[in-house]
Amino acid sequence: MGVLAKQHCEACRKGAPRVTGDERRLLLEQLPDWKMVDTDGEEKLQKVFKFKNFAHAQAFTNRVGDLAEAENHHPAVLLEYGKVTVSWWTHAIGGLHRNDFIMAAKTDEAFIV
Ligand SMILES: C[C@H](O)[C@H](O)[C@H]1CNC2=NC(N)=NC(=O)C2=N1
Repeated sequence: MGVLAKQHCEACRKGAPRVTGDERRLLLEQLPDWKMVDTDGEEKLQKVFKFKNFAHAQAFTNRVGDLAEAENHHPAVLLEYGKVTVSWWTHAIGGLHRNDFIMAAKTDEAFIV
């Protein structure tokens, strides 16, 4: 398991620091195929995971949900046939916190085809 995936989230609070600049670049380098997207004026980390059928995609969605509950940090997840789109951002700050990069790394670890 990578270093980032072993870390844990801190409590989300208004005023927590957004991840910017070099720190953001270095974190993104550890997260293959995760893209920065901007929806409704909020930056998010997003990745599409592919599966051979709905059941595998659903099982992955549940693993991500369990991770979210364990860390008290929650994603948006779009479950489709053979495909799951996961988006991470921090609602409390309307953008990206280090927690989101940690959760993206944990999400990658939960991806077992
Ligand atoms: C009270 C509780 O800690 C908060 O509502 C948490 C829950 N999960 C969360 N998840 C995410 N992604 N962002 C948050 O700001 C957030 N806040």
